[in-house]
Amino acid sequence: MTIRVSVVGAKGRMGATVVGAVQSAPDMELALALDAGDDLTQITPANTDVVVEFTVPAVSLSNVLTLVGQGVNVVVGTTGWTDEKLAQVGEALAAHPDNSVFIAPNFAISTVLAEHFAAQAARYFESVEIVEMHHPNKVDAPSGTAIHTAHVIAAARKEASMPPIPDNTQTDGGSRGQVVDGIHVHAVRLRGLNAHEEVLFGNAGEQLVLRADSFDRSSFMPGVLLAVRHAGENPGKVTVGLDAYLEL
Ligand SMILES: NC(=O)C1=CN([C@@H]2O[C@H](COP(=O)(O)OP(=O)(O)OC[C@H]3O[C@@H](n4cnc5c(N)ncnc54)[C@H](O)[C@@H]3O)[C@@H](O)[C@H]2O)C=CC1
Ligand SMILES: O=C(O)C1=N[C@H](C(=O)O)C[C@H](O)C1
Repeated sequence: MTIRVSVVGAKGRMGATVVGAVQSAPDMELALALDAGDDLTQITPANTDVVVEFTVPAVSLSNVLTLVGQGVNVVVGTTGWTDEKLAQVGEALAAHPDNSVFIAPNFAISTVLAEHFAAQAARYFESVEIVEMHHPNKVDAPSGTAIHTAHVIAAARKEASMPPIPDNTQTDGGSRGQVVDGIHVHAVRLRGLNAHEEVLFGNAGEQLVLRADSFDRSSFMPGVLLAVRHAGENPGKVTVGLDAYLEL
């Protein structure tokens, strides 16, 4: 059966790439391609099975709530999700128990694996910091991926009863980065880059560096199409993270 896919944010860097990937996928067809100013209530179960949403953090929640209200499954790549926003989506789904929302901070297999390995490494190292590096057109810092990675590492450290990370900084004008769940996160914006993340782990006399590089937006497309194919599998639920569909 052909999956009818609509794209919201279709004129953006990611949305335009998703439009091309959907048009090239043998089991999908492009339904609607909408962007800012378009009426999202054009999207209905009569024309769409799954909506892919890549817009901006400021509008994504509102878009997702509208789309859930329209009775369609939603796959979201936009960043900026908090527990409070996720709870609002969960409440909206209660009125549409046949539909699902899937959100991935990052659809690239390299990054999803790096985060998986980081969770495994977390319990073995005293120190850990995250450096994310992106193109200068990116509007949010730190990246959604880096925030998610910090939470995953913090959870693994907590489960292993790790002590606080050593740090004797006495003065800081901002150069130690943003502290997310106890982990220092540093954001670099540099022309020529696309999306890159390093997780640095340290012990006395040794270092482990996990690095994932997305050189091109095509790196995200297999993950987006995988999520589209799985859409609707957890009816009434919000699922976060592509690892849900990878047997790691
Ligand atoms: N999960 C993942 O793997 C990835 C996530 N991202 C995230 O995806 C988001 C989009 O990134 P880009 O495509 O680079 O941004 P972009 O700025 O190129 O595209 C955003 C698009 O959304 C549109 N838009 C703005 N308001 C809208 C509204 N109310 N309704 C519909 N469309 C609206 C804009 O007109 C624009 O075309 C960002 O949050 C970014 O961090 C980016 C790459 C990979
Ligand atoms: O804006 C981007 O480009 C990206 N955004 C996502 C993020 O903030 O984590 C995913 C990837 O890093 C590319």
